[in-house]
Amino acid sequence: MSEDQKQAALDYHAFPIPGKLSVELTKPTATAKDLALAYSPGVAEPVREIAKDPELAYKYTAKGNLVAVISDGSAILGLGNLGPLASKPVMEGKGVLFKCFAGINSVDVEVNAESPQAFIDTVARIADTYGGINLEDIKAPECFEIERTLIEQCSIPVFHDDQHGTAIVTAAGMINALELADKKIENAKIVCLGAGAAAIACMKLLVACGMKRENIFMLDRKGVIHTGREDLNQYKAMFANETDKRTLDDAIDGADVFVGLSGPDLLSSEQLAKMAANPIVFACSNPDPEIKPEIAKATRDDVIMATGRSDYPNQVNNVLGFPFIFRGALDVRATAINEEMKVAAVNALKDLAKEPVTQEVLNAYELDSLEFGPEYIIPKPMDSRLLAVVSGAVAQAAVDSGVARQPFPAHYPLKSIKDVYGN
Ligand SMILES: NC(=O)C1=CN([C@@H]2O[C@H](COP(=O)(O)OP(=O)(O)OC[C@H]3O[C@@H](n4cnc5c(N)ncnc54)[C@H](OP(=O)(O)O)[C@@H]3O)[C@@H](O)[C@H]2O)C=CC1
Ligand SMILES: CC(=O)C(=O)O
Ligand SMILES: [Mg+2]
Repeated sequence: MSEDQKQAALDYHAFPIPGKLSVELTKPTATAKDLALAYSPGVAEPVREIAKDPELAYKYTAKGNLVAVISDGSAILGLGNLGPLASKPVMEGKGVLFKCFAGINSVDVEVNAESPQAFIDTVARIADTYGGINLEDIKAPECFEIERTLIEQCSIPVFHDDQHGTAIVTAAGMINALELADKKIENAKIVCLGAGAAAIACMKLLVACGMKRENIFMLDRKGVIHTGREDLNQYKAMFANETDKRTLDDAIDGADVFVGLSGPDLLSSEQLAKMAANPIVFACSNPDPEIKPEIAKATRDDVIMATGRSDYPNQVNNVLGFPFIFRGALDVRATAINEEMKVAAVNALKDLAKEPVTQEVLNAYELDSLEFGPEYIIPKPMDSRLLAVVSGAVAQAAVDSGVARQPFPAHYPLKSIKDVYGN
């Protein structure tokens, strides 16, 4: 970003009031009668009801449309482990996206935990307050155990966005990109730079979609993950190949696909030049991708290129996932976000990219036209149809797979966030 853009970003966060979110009232508070209902003595009535039946918290409190965005700040975007407080702008940002795209209220919780167990204990103790928990920017490998344990301990959906949100959007974009590049998923040779939360989850979901595990070459800071390495955790070990490739230079030679979930400027134009014809490059590190689109396009004109950013075509970013996935999960009161719901989200996203682009989207992106093709492999976050199609697909999958505690909502499909309460 230019110095001007950096200052604009700081000013955006600072003025006219600090931060990006505030709390709004949903009930009248103008008179003493109102206060007698909102607080003492009236508030005692829902207290007594919820004490008798905890399910009534969904009726009498904001729980059912409230998600906690929780981080320890150990993997803030691609900026690294900068601690809980520094993660707050990102967590508030996730709250903005929950609200503006899916009408979901959220609170951000930045946890200063001395160990994964301390983090788990903290979250488990406050979980009942919320309708769902979105874990964010927690580094691997700790994130895997944290999520697994919290899913076990909590009766509400717990979802590590950097794993599953990213994987869902990546899989949707990848299926479309492979089609456009005339490549078959089962034959594609893929290089995944990064072996953390996002990378492991993305590669697992791509394998579930038909990619061959042995065609995936995953790299961490020490190079290619191979069977000869003795320093691998169990998650990286799942992707260890029997190969003599050791470096990104070795792995990228002839690769069909590069997925970057690592850090800035790690793929050179020389390395991109060595990829197969019609290469697919998802340089998804935020805010700075593994290779800049300008450099990639200047290196070769047959590349299908995506980044995690809003200011380039093809934004492969979990913003396309978590707001709508939680919307669908909350509205059927799902106990979990399971594989069926994730696959439903992948299909809804990939299919929407093939529908004609609406004028609303063209206006938002200041474009004259846009259609399914190398510059448009995945819907734009500003596409208001995402709310109906992704939330609807996720809710239906929750009902069909038996994790919904409420029927498919009568007020679906949602046309706008004004409809989320169904009245
Ligand atoms: N577009 C999107 O929607 C999303 C993008 N991301 C991006 O993915 C990246 C990783 O995030 P996340 O998985 O949550 O973080 P983690 O900390 O869990 O993982 C980071 C991984 O990147 C690897 N890595 C870092 N630097 C290098 C390097 N120089 N060479 C090779 N590998 C490297 C690390 O290697 P090692 O294991 O050796 O430490 C680690 O495996 C970030 O840039 C983030 O912005 C994440 C989520 C969503
Ligand atoms: C987008 C996101 O969640 C990340 O880069 O961490
Ligand atoms: Mg994140």
